[in-house]
Amino acid sequence: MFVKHLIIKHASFVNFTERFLDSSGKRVTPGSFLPFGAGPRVCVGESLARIELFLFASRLLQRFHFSVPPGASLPDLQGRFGVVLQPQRYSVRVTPRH
Ligand code: HEM
Repeated sequence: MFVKHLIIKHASFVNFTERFLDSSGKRVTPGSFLPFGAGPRVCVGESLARIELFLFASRLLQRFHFSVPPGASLPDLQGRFGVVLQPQRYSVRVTPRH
């Protein structure tokens, strides 16, 4: 119960469409964004993980084109609350780039 309250309290100021930009377009990191934890037990692999994620994502974007399938709608940007914030179900068409 407390965890759910905490998540919703923190999520209430997160704008899911521009979550890392303030109203003037300046980059900000919400205090609730802690994918690697915080404090003395913070993830020791954070630097490696960030490099891997950058390489993984950039490789996908280099090799494939991502689009909305015909007849499908854009993904709903409202997250689903749980142990972690999850995206709603959505469809994406992935085609190789030439
Ligand atoms: C996207 C990738 C990753 C995510 C989201 C992630 C996230 C986390 C989180 C949330 C914790 C707990 C922090 C806490 O208790 O406050 C953690 C701990 C830890 N992570 Fe990661 N991690 C990732 C990748 C890695 C990698 C690549 C390594 C090692 C090469 C690693 C090694 C560790 C270790 C050893 C701990 C325990 C630290 C401790 O308790 O002192 N993680 N990680």
